[in-house]
Amino acid sequence: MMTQYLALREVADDCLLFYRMGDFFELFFDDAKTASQILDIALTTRGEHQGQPIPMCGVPVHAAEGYLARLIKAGCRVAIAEQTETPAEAKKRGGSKALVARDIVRFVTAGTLTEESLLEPRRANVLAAACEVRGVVGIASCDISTGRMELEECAPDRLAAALARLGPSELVAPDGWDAAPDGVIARGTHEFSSDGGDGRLKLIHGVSTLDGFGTFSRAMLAAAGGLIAYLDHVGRGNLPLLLPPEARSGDAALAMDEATRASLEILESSQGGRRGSLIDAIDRCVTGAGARQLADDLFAPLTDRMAIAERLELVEWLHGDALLREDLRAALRALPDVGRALGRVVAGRGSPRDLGQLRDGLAGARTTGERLATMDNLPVLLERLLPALGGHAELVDHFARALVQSPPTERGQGGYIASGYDASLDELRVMSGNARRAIAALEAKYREETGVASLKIKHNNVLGYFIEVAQRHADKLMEPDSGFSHRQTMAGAMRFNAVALHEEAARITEAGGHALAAEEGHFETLVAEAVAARQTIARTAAALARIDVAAGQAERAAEGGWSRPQVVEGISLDIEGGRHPVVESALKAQGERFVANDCRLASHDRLWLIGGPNMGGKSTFLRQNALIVLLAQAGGFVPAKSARIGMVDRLFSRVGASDNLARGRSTFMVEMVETAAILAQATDRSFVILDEVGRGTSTYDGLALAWAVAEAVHETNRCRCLFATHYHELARLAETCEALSLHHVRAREWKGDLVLLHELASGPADRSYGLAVARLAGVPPKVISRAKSVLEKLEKARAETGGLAAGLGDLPLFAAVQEARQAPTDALRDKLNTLDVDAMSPRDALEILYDLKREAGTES
Ligand SMILES: Nc1ncnc2c1ncn2[C@@H]1O[C@H](COP(=O)(O)OP(=O)(O)OP(=O)(O)O)[C@@H](O)[C@H]1O
Repeated sequence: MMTQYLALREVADDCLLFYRMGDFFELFFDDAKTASQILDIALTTRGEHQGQPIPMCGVPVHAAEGYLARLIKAGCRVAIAEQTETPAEAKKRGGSKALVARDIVRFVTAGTLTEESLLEPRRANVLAAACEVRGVVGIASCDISTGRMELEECAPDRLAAALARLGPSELVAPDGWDAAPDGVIARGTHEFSSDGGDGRLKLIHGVSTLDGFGTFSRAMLAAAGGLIAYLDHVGRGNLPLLLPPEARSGDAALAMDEATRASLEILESSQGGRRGSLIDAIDRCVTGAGARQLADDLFAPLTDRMAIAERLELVEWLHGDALLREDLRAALRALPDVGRALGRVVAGRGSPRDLGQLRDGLAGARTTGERLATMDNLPVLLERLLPALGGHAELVDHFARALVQSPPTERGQGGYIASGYDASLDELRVMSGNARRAIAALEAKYREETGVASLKIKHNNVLGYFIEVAQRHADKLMEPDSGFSHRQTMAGAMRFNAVALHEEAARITEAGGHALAAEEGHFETLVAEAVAARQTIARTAAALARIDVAAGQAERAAEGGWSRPQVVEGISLDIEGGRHPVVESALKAQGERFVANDCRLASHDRLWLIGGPNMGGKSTFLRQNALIVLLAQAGGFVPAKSARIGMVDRLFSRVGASDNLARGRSTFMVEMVETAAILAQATDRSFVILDEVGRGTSTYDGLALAWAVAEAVHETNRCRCLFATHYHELARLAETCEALSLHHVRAREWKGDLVLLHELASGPADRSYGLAVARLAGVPPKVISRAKSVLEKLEKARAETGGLAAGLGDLPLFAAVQEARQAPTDALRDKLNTLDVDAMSPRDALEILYDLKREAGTES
């Protein structure tokens, strides 16, 4: 057995090996140690290997899914080795001592799950592959639980942002690729070939060219090759559902890097988890597929005005008709997750229940589509989606006839094919039913014959059917001509067989076996039918999800009094009465009111510098405007009275000195790396929010950096920007930067207490109220009064010297400095650069040095 185990262990590579032994999956050696620790199960030993006891632990097969889920969550991958023959077959093959053959039938990995219990219903599960071909990075991604596949390419420095959008559970990349992100699964370089990828895709989709699906570059195809090869490997040659690939162009989506996504807390809050995130505050989808689509939309808002307008039109249509919306959502809520059921069926892991879900989901989709089609003034997007909701009449009808109302998840016991569907199956069932009735009749007959009223016919897995009487009544049955044969003596009872009983029992087993085989045959046919229709079924699932998203957005908008934004060309940003959806919900839960604020940026006033006290609402204001842009371009209503948004190409959000210690960078370093990225990438169509940049270092350094960054954003990037800061000194930038204006969040001190109004007003902040906030926070009065006297001294010194920014009065303009830096004429430098020092004799060198010195003299 050890030889077989070790051979499989070799194939399992770096995965934990689940080795099937009867009703258990056993783990040995280090696997056992790792798994027992993660799963908190007993670690024992079994036998010896090289003189040492072998560590072992095991999980029961019937409960394996739960254990797998925990292992996957803990970052493990698992290889499942099943018995590929029965013990009887093994005996027939190799005698009584033959070992049952086993093989790895599947790898269970985070990115390749399809089981309902292992997946989160409201979240897509993405597997991605990336590789580089001649300086271009190709990325292939898929969600095998629904079959969606996308190919894209980007410059190497945009890989991190692209992956941040996808958020893959697993990423595969060629072995030895220097630029591969951390934590990738390395695979053979030969798997990432564009020809290979092209060939595999054509084969999977049965086409001779991929042109019908889109245009795919070499890098995209190479990544697709790597992705498919990995799927092949983990499924042991059994490929999951893959729909035709879609090409995603980098410009089609509003670009956001990882730091921006994290800081805007789009899908996860900064504490981790969905609670407190944007999606948590706005998701009103009633289906898992809808919630997954919404997450996708929020992670990749659009930059195509027509497409945004189409989504908005549908939301508005549903917003305007509350009754229709309610009906529609009730209908959608009742539907099963068609996409994921299809994923399991195509992956060969489908159950009768999944087929039932396809039947019910597709039938529901058709009814919903028919209902919507009768309405007037259908939005364009809905008109386009409606045909996808129907078109499965034949399949639904067939499945409805073939399957019982609620098919089971297990098919071992049968009973999922409806009666009336197959006459011969019905007959088999009647036969086994008759035999069961015959057995009941036999019991009555035997009671009468023996006069033992308590005689019973029972069944167990070892004996099959048998007759049981109490010990004291057994004598009659033990008589030689009684017609009963003794089988077993129990404490207080005896068990017997009889010829007639044996015959009826054989009839039940035979009919039952044939019935099971017949059901199995029908199951295969139904699965094949669903697999053949996979593309249209997936389209139905996608259409349902899109409608659910729109209805959910409309519902959220109605709940919160949100409005339809206008997304226009140009670089204005005009938000009236904007609110932060997450903060507003949190305040509402405490019975408090959120104060709405306006934001009006335009080409002549594109950089707002925002000051004011701590806790005054600066960060909230910054983020709410970024979120409103994001929501609008994702095609949803926004929490504002009105919003007119000049389309944003890139969105950046930075918070000063946020912690990212996991990456081994200091907080200030992170802040600067992120700021550098903005300065390098923001265009005049971008929108940037900078929250207290520079606060992570000393006052002078911080002020200097904040000053220079604000100037660069104003002069070079020329993007729309909200810049929150505590440095009053920055206000002086308004004197030189014509498109920069000053704003502050209002506060008042009333009877010694600080009152934060959370209201934005124009003009510089008068003071920072830091001590008042500290008092609010409960800093002891003694410390506050000490701080007060220190502050008085500092302020006096500032008044005398002109303060931190005293020397900045004669600072040349940023633009002027830039020009001076670029001054090209430096003859001496040019000359020095042309010298080949190695080829010079000492004498020549001296000569040239004299020349240079002379020249320098004339220049000065
Ligand atoms: N517009 C608003 N209406 C009502 N309450 C608000 C508003 N904005 C912010 N708040 C409340 O004030 C708290 C602090 O807001 P925020 O973090 O935005 O302040 P800040 O000015 O950025 O503070 P700091 O300078 O300390 O970072 C929020 O958690 C929220 O409870």
